[in-house]
Amino acid sequence: MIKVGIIGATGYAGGELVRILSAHKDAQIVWYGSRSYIDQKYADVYRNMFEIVDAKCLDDNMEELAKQADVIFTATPQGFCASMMSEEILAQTKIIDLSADYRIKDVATYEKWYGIAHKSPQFIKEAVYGLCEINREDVKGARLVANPGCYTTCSILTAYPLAKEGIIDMNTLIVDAKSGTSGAGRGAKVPNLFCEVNENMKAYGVASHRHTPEIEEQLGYASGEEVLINFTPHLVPMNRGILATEYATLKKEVTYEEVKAIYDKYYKDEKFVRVLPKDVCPETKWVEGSNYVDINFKIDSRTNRIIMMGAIDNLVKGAAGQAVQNMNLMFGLPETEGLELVPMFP
Ligand SMILES: NC(=O)C1=CN([C@@H]2O[C@H](COP(=O)(O)OP(=O)(O)OC[C@H]3O[C@@H](n4cnc5c(N)ncnc54)[C@H](OP(=O)(O)O)[C@@H]3O)[C@@H](O)[C@H]2O)C=CC1
Ligand SMILES: CC(=O)N[C@@H](CCC(=O)OP(=O)(O)O)C(=O)O
Repeated sequence: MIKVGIIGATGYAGGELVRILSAHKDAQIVWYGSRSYIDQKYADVYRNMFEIVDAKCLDDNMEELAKQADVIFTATPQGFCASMMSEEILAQTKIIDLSADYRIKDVATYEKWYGIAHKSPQFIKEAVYGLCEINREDVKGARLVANPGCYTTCSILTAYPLAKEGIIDMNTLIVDAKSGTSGAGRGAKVPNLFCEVNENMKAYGVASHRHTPEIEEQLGYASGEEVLINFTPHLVPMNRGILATEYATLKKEVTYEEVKAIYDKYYKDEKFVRVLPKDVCPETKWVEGSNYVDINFKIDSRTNRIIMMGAIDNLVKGAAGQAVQNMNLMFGLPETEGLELVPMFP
């Protein structure tokens, strides 16, 4: 049995980790880490866990937790994991960080986009970017995994095969993405109040959202060139889900069958990536509660552009599900263990 500690177990991503890991047959949660609910029963924080989790919340003492757990998930704000990290911790346990602290290889880029100083840049190089479908082999041997962002998981996986095969002009890529409000976390913030979000839609972080350099870096590795994109996120009045619509100019004339063959080359055997039938557009409802990424595309020969679409559940494939997929790889378990979650509907 793998002993698991979760720091930030009382947040939305941490709560989803608890939900998924509670049904994982090879994992046992030994630490429900919190800042605000120390010594309170976890099931009093999340009553969906009544009679499922009996434990009380503990603190965020990562050094102590490292002695007890085989793996620690940090589902905490940006900067926390980096401020705690040490060689001693990594010698005792594995870390899967759900924040952005180790996602971006260039520390100056991280500090510029996140507006904080990185407290342990010495570990950035060894951290593996945990986008399982792309970095599977590296994840298997990792001590420290940087779990990708929610918008980024969706945006990168949707465009990756075409970037890799060089059929789109990467510098024409526009990513227009929408997210449900759970993406903003559980902390009380005025812009996320019911009256602000309900019956409303808005763009935010225009030309400045911190997921931009993460998408650019990963698609840059795929295409082998420097990539600059426009990324515009939107907040929409739903709980979960991300829909990314991506536009790029085609470098040459291609048919539906040729592009479909490219997606199949990369994703045919991927359990969690579903390339939908021709003309079916992904919808967030069809992936809700699951670890699936639904993808499709349409060629617009009139404008010589291709429109790619992807949908995920931000808390599952965009956070906790992908983190558990990474854990499974790191511990040599079947990649799907605990993740055979059938999408819920309606
Ligand atoms: N929500 C999402 O869809 C996604 C989130 N992420 C990332 O996951 C991480 C957590 O996000 P999310 O769950 O949404 O956020 P929440 O605000 O819902 O939860 C934050 C968690 O971190 C704890 N916490 C807050 N401040 C500190 C601190 N200074 N030190 C230690 N612990 C602290 C909180 O504890 P307490 O509540 O007990 O005070 C809570 O458990 C973030 O890095 C986020 O970017 C990544 C992908 C998707
Ligand atoms: C709707 C909403 O506010 N979404 C968050 C998503 C980012 C997130 O959760 O952060 P990481 O994926 O980088 O860890 C945001 O835009 O900041």
